[in-house]
Amino acid sequence: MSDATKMGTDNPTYEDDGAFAPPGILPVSSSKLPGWDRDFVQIGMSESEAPKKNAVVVRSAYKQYKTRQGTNVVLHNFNMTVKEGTIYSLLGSSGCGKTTILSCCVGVKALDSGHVLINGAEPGTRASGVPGKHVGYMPQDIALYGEFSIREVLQYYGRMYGMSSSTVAKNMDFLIAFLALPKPDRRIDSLSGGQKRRVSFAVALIHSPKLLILDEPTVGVDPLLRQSIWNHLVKLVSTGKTTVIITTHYIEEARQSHTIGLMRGGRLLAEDSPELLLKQHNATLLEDIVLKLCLQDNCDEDNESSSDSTTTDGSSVPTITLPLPKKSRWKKISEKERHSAMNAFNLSPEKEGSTCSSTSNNDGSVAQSDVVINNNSTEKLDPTCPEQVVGLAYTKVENGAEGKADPLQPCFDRGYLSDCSDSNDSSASAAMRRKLALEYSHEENSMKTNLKNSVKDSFNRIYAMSHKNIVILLRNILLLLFMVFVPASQIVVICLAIGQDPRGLHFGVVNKDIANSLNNCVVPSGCLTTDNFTGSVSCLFLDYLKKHDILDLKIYESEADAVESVKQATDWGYMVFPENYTLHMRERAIFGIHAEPAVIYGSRIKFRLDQSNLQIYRENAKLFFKTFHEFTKNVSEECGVDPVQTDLPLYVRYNEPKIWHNS
Ligand SMILES: Nc1ncnc2c1ncn2[C@@H]1O[C@H](COP(=O)(O)OP(=O)(O)OP(=O)(O)O)[C@@H](O)[C@H]1O
Repeated sequence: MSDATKMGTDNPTYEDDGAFAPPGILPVSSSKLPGWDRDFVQIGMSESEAPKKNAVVVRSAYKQYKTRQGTNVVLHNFNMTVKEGTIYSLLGSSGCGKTTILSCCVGVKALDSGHVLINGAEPGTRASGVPGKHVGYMPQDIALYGEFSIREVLQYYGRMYGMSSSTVAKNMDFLIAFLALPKPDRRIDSLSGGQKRRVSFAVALIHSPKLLILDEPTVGVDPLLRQSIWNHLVKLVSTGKTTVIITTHYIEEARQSHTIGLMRGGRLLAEDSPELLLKQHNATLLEDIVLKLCLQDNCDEDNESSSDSTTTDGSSVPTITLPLPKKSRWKKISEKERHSAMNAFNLSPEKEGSTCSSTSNNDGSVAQSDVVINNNSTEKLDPTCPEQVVGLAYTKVENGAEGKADPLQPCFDRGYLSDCSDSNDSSASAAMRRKLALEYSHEENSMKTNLKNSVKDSFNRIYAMSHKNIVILLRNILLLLFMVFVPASQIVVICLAIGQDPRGLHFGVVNKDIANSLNNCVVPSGCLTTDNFTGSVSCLFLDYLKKHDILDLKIYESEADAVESVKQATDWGYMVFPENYTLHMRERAIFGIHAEPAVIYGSRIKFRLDQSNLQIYRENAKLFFKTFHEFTKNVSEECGVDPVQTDLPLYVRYNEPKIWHNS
């Protein structure tokens, strides 16, 4: 054993002999622990050692799922109290809501109404430590990365919780041996269902959390391993620092827990230590008690009695604020079935009758009966015991003294009890609540420390997740190619399609200025006002257009032919030079504003553009204005005239620096 472990470190480690060593605690060899099926581990603590804080408190929990078939009420006025440093076994038939309440405790699901408090605060708040490294959750469904090996999964979660590599390695070695896992290099997706569940269990344990929430960890596990798992859990909680909530279908193994919560139809039927339950029901097997309480519950249903349940202090907890639905989903067994079950478990009809003695009082509370199995109401309340704070609050409502509101509601609503002060409560209750708040608030840190921890946690998570994503990507070459090449090809396609000017657009030309314009088009040069000017101005304009390399010009003999080719989607439009265009252009250049109207009309080029594609329509319109501008500018300069005089009375700055919106 290392010195560090003996002295206690921040990160507890598992020792080679299978013992667990929380900070400052010397580990005990697991081989020294008796097996649960031969000699149940004695986990009872003396009163002086008993933990004072509630690690988890659930009150008046209500949850329903909406399905196509209707509404399924899963939790129904559910109450649960889990003390710190204990094992709490949640028992109940399949579908009674165990997983749902555990999901609410870890913040994966939210209650429709009621309260869950972890370490005195609602899940999701920093004070509760959930989610985070203080909680280890083993869900019922496997949620592991199939591409990872066992080692990588454990390392991933270790990084997530900010553990050092050496601590992860040490704990991993222990867990692999302890849970009889396959070789650490085996990939998760090559493991059997049971092996995956054990890896999931190891994940929940790797960081030695203060709160372990395990949803059926022993399903499909070899009896010997099941025994060691329980021994290990017992050892973990024996330090008083770790709390375990566990669900199981193997009722008898729950004997090793400190508290058993028996669920049925979304409610808690009983909550007490196994020893007390066995004693009070005069039973030797927990199975008998489960059956008895279920039968009792059916009787209660028959009698349409109150839907109240019990808290740890044994007092009944009446429905307080919730508009609770009827228990319509509970299956009723026939009289015959009931009697044969009674006989099978050696329960006399008299006893059976007595289980039905629970009755409702007028105020809605439950009268005392044997279903209320742990009635401590005569005990004097201890102001230092937070367990009883809750009990007092509920007792007060039960007595009908202060109406039907939950006295703890204002405190819970703020998410953290230490914020609470309620002047309406009795002074005893308020004092005890303050005491409770104080007990939790000792873990509060300064803002600076909180910020530092938060940054550190975030960094750990980002690092772990980045590492995970890289590994997953490298293991999935197809995914990698897809992730790299799809965006790259998208960008290329977008640039090709949108990012460039269109090229080679077919465009018709009807040039009435010259006969046989295709062959006779001579591009003139020189000033068009001089006598020695030869050639056609229309050819000059077409020459400017061709320079832009956008249009692929095609000569038509008539306008009708050009129109037809646009309609046939062969061309994107056409232009028409009127007859004597060159002559009219020259006269217009010579006479300027004094030119005859016929000259002005005769010097206009007609454009008709296809409008099926607005983008191309706009590009072409822009091209013509731009070309005409260049054309007039150059022609004017040839003649020694200021281009402004011949230009359109528009000042469009195509070639100058662009201007943008500020925002
Ligand atoms: N997301 C959901 N939508 C609708 N119904 C759900 C959903 N999740 C659970 N349920 C239903 O809620 C009820 C309680 O489910 P839950 O998983 O909490 O039961 P359980 O006690 O954990 O059962 P088991 O022991 O079989 O795991 C079941 O009837 C289930 O069908």
